[in-house]
Parts: sequence; C-alpha cells; structure tokens
Amino acid sequence: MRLDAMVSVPFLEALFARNAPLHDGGVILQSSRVVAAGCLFPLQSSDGTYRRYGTRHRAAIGLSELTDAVVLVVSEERGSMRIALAGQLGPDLNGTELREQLRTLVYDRQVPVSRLDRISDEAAPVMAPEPGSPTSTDAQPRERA
Ligand SMILES: Nc1ncnc2c1ncn2[C@@H]1O[C@H](COP(=O)(O)OP(=O)(O)OP(=O)(O)O)[C@@H](O)[C@H]1O
Repeated sequence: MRLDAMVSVPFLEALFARNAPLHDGGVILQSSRVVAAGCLFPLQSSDGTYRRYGTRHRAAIGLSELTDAVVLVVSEERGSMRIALAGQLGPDLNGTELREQLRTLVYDRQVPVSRLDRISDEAAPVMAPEPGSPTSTDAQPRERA
C-alpha cells in the first residue's frame, strides 16, 4: 500500500505490530519518508545458495538482486539484523554496525539508476497495491527499501 509518512521508530513499530493490517510484507523508505508498506517483494532466484533461509530473508535478497535497494531484514524469530545488497545477504549486525553500514550505503553512495530503470517493469506487478485500492494507480516500485 502506498503511504507518505515521516519515518519514526513509533511509526515503524506500529506498522509491524502483531495483527496490524500492514504487519506482513516489507516497508519501502525513500529518504526520511515511508512511501509504501505491506509490500510483497520477489523471492530470491532459487539457485540453492540461500535455500535454508525463510521467505522474509529470500524476499530481501530477491529485491536486492533486482534493484539497487539497500534492504534491511530483521528476523522476527532471532531478532538478527542483516543487510541484503546486490543479491548477497550480509552478516548479523549490531546497532552500531548497522547505523554505520546504512550511512555508508545510503548516504555516501552514488546510486546507479540504470538498474532501477531495467527492473521497474518486472518489479511492478509484485509490489503493486491491491486492485481497487485508492492508491493503486500511483504505485512506484522503484524506491529504495
Ligand atoms: N515476498 C515477500 N515480500 C515481503 N515480505 C515477505 C515475503 N514473503 C514473506 N514475507 C514476510 O516474511 C514473513 C514470513 O517470514 P518467514 O518466517 O517465512 O521468513 P524468515 O526468513 O525465516 O524470517 P524470520 O527469521 O523472521 O522467521 C511473512 O509474514 C511476511 O511478513
């Protein structure tokens, strides 16, 4: 579902609260705005490398394969925080490491737009909101997650 809200800890906690309507799926951030939630991302292509991971992690890897998004995946079971980038899943990070990596990857990086342009047609059907949703006509699957 398309949103436009300032990102904050309470807002993210509310989105992912158990039984919240947008609890399932991923959130897309663009700069300091939450631009979409409840997004279904394409699963990682099944070459066997990440077979032992569940669908949350494989969706994070899949999205990072297809776009230049910096994908943060937090395990509900273990609480671990990892970054998926360019089809690779990184190691568990503590809070300090995560902040440092996000700063480097998101703020210091020049984003090559060519990958976004190439993938927009493939990603759109997977990430589009429900038909009939008031926001279904302006879904933008290209944002950084
Ligand atoms: N294609 C997808 N895109 C975005 N999110 C997804 C997708 N598939 C599953 N999820 C999310 O992952 C949740 C299921 O996680 P699952 O336990 O299968 O994965 P996991 O990688 O083992 O994660 P965890 O360590 O949190 O258990 C779903 O409830 C949903 O929120």
